[in-house]
Amino acid sequence: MKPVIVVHGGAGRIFKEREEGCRAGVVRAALRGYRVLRQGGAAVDAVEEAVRSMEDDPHFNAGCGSVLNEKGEVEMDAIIMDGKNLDSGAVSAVKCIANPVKLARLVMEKTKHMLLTDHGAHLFAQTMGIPEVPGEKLITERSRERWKKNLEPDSNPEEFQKDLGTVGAVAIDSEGNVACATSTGGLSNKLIGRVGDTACIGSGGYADNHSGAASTTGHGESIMKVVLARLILYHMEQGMSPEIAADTALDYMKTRVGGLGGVIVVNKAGEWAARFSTKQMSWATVEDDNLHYGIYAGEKHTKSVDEALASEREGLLE
Ligand SMILES: NC(=O)C[C@H](N)C(=O)O
Repeated sequence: MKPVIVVHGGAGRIFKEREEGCRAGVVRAALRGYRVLRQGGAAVDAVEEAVRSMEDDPHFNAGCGSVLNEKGEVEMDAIIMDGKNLDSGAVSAVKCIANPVKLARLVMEKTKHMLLTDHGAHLFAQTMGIPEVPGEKLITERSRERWKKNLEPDSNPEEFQKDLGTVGAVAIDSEGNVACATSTGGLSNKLIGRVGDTACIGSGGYADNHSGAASTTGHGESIMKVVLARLILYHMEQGMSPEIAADTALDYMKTRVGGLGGVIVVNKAGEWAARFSTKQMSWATVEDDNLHYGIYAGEKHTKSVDEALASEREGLLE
């Protein structure tokens, strides 16, 4: 089986000044994940590696760069799932750690549970020896500004929610195992304790070797209503290609509950799709040692992996 990885850096509206950073961030993440696959690594390791790379990148709404809750704090959700045995782990409303996806992986591997939240997740992180990061270190100027603007009496929170930036990855490895991972700071100025789609199995992501894997982004409450990731896999089980399954599910979410979002999908044959109903979604994929990436509908740049690695070293993308 030829390995494939697809990543996203969030669906929504990406402001001009963030475009370049988002393109570079998804490309870097896809290359990192692909390196794991090329060395014979497992899909679940590849998606974790790719998502960690975007959690560490302040351009995205995950890890460092997460949006802030109503109290001005970072509270994050993350999930990881292994399509081989349907094992998954998730965390919700976690604070003061750099890589929620790593903690989600530990929930999957070191506990009998699938989702730990808030204080319990924090205690578990301590037990696992995950270093605590001061909350301030995860806050960027951009997220603080947005939080403040949302508190103004004439603010338009809808407008600000559009610049979303959840991150995610799906992959298939050389043994035909699929996996997904998703990580987010959620929605700006959300209520304390709000758990979004990302932490919920079937909504923020799903992976099953029998059909494929999907990771989602967009309006969390809408995604949860239609259980978007599992819905896409259902459509693939009925014979749809990843692209048609993704479009059908996104269309359903739009018409049924008025929600917009984006998804990345890989099926068990290694066919993939990156689709969105929002204006933009940053995405990148590597297959057959070729990198493809884009942000706008219809935008698709292609490069060989070697060329992409060379431009990354020089800090160039275009
Ligand atoms: N940026 C996003 O994709 C937001 C995320 N789905 C949430 O609602 O928490």
